[in-house]
Amino acid sequence: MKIFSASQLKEADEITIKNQNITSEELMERAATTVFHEIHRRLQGAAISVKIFCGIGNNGGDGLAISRMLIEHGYQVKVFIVNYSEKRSEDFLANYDRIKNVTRQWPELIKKEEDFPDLNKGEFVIDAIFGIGLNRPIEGWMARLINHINNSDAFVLAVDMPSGLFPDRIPGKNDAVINADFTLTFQSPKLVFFLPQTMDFVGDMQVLDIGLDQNYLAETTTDIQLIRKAEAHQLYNPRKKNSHKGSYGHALTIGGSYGKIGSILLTSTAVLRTGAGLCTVFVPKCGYNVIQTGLPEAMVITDENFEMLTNIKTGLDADVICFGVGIGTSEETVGAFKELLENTTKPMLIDADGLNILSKNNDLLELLPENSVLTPHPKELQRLIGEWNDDFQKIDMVRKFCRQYKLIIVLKGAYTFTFDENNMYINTTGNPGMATAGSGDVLSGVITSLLSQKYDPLIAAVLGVYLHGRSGDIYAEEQSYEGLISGDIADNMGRAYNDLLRSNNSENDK
Ligand SMILES: NC(=O)C1=CN([C@@H]2O[C@H](COP(=O)(O)OP(=O)(O)OC[C@H]3O[C@@H](n4cnc5c(N)ncnc54)[C@H](O)[C@@H]3O)[C@@H](O)[C@H]2O)[C@@H](O)CC1
Ligand SMILES: [K+]
Repeated sequence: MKIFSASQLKEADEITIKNQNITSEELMERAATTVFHEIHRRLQGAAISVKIFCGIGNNGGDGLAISRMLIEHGYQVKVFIVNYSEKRSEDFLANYDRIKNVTRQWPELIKKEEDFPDLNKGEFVIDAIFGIGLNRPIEGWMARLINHINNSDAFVLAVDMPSGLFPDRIPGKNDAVINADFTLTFQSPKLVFFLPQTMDFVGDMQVLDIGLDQNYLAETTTDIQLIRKAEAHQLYNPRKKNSHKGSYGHALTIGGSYGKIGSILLTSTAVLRTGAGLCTVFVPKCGYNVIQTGLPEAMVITDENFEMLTNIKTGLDADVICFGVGIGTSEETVGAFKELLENTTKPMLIDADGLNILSKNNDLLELLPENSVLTPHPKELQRLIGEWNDDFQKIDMVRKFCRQYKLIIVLKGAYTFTFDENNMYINTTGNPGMATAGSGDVLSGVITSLLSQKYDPLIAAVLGVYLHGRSGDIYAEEQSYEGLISGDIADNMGRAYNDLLRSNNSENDK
């Protein structure tokens, strides 16, 4: 699913109005109707108190239209206008008149702190103060109103965006932003819904199709995509009946050190569980019995050193090499890595201490084969590319880095982002149970496996991240977040595939 920018969405609105020969008021009515239906579906006419805060732009216009629809369906609604200016938008004004025709009185105006209504536990608050039009921080009594709403125990639903979030930048630390429990957003999720600095304001999120011009949506390109089941499914290559283990490639996983052999065992298990034909594991001598016992399906070659990697000689021409988990950063290992890079031309996957070695030895970056996949968590990324001020700057810096070294970066997080030179893919699967030791090692194995199966490196990264998260989700649905350990993610990969191939794709399916 494409993630459009605010200016693209505004353009889509304008083109829709022209091509469908409707007024902007009619489009607003359509948008408000989709919100009303979602609320009505959930509340089912419940006799709870609904308080709606409307700004004086088009987000406020939506709020007024939603209020009218709720009132017409018998809900107990109190409408407040957050009257910060007299410059009301045309569509706001049209809906302002229409609601008066229904209620026979004007909504209450809020112009100062004394006008704030009490908000109680169990009440339902709708935030329609600002949407994508916010262009400066919310200040003065309006900021205090936002805090008043946040400090209440009411359930808060945001229309299009939580008020106070900008579509294209991070609010300041002390800026007022609505802390929504739920956000119903029009046509396209906004990028800020997925950034670590802003995602917590959004709560649960649902995208509503308001019927914007199909051609515009299909033809307009975006450099950000959301990866859900529908998108992931399109990336999948079915296995051929007429095939053998060689058809799915030979992956070489190199990693581990004394006390950390488990990491490369997890990675290699994931390689085989994700469908690679063959897996050879290269470990220090101390890992031999561990791997042979823990993963009899793999072949093992050992370093001459007992405790760590010092000299990587395999005599293999593997289809892909995964390097770095559990290796430490000793000088001998750095030397071994350098020699490996000098003799490798196929894209590699580098993770964990492999990344830390790259951060301390920038000259090695130049040796990385084109389209290699790096899988840092935020700390590892920071060591690689330096500090950033906010998430938008981070994105710019990662893109520049990908371009400079022709790499693919998988930035792990609550939403994992995959970058290539031009594009960014936001993953939707995964859960807090996966914040557990070794889940990154498993992800490296999953992506390595797809690389060995000849998936294009970018697709291997995007699909691998999706499947890895889905495996964790399926496990957590049956068990719990807490009980999940990373070996479960590897062992459960088959179910993630099964789920991907099941055909009941719906728009909001993960
Ligand atoms: N035809 C359309 O354009 C549609 C618009 N829709 C709604 O319209 C919203 C966008 O509406 P608007 O562009 O009117 O913008 P908003 O309603 O988000 O904001 C209103 C205006 O407030 C001013 N403003 C910005 N920051 C401020 C601040 N900190 N303090 C005081 N004033 C500030 C700006 O001039 C802005 O245009 C969307 O989020 C969506 O909810 C939907 O009805 C769908 C159709
Ligand atoms: K809002």
